[in-house]
Amino acid sequence: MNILDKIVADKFKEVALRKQLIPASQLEQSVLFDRKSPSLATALSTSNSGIIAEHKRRSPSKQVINHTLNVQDVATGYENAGVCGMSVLTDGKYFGGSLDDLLLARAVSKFPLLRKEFIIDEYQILEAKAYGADVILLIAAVLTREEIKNFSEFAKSLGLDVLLEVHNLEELEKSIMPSLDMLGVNNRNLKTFEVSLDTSKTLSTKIPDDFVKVSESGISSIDAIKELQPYGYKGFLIGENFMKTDNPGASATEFIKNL
Ligand SMILES: O=C(O)c1ccccc1NCC(=O)[C@H](O)[C@H](O)COP(=O)(O)O
Repeated sequence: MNILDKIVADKFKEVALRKQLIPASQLEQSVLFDRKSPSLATALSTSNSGIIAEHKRRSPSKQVINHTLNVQDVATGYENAGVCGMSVLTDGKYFGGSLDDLLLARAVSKFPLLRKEFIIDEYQILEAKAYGADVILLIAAVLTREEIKNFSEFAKSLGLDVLLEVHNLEELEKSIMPSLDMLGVNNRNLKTFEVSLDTSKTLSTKIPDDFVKVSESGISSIDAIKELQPYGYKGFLIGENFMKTDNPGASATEFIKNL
């Protein structure tokens, strides 16, 4: 069992409980449900930096990254830095996040927010919308092609963008479909936790041009971005590199200034 299998096994239990606590019909009554979501895919296509900055307290690969920051300060800092959007990890057990983090970030920002979650049920997409997300992540490694189709079409029907994440060619080939906006290549090997930008480079030619290409994980320098841009990447998801500092917004500002 790799870490993703463990996270997903826990997620099934968690979602079953959440559904009992807050029925889907109640989520649909959220004041945020009718809000028009800005598109992250559009922001990335039209930006020079392409940075998606993440809020990440801890992770299976690094344990504690930053437990002292206030999510609203982080969101404000990232938005002021001019990043294209913010990824908010909402998993509690492995990443120390929550849906409240998403709601709090939403309350102080207008830029696109990605609910970074391990989605295995349509209910979590309703939660994403109800708590102020504009984008959902679907992970090909844990979903069938039919689930990817159903979940992405459902997200689109709510006005959300969809970022589909892959780790290899097999996952990419099974996932390509018109209801996706962005294709993300995760550079982190979930068995060893090693990161290699070669994963993004190798898969880049296999991603059709209709999708915005996003490179995820292990990006910690301007050089990495410059290395990936010629492969057609428009989006760069950066977590630890900003969150390990005392002021992620200031770090993102400095990073973008030097791009
Ligand atoms: O970050 C982990 O250790 C991890 C382990 C298992 C599943 C997912 C994991 N991370 C989620 C992410 O995709 C990253 O948080 C994101 O790409 C940012 O990565 P980084 O810039 O390396 O913090």
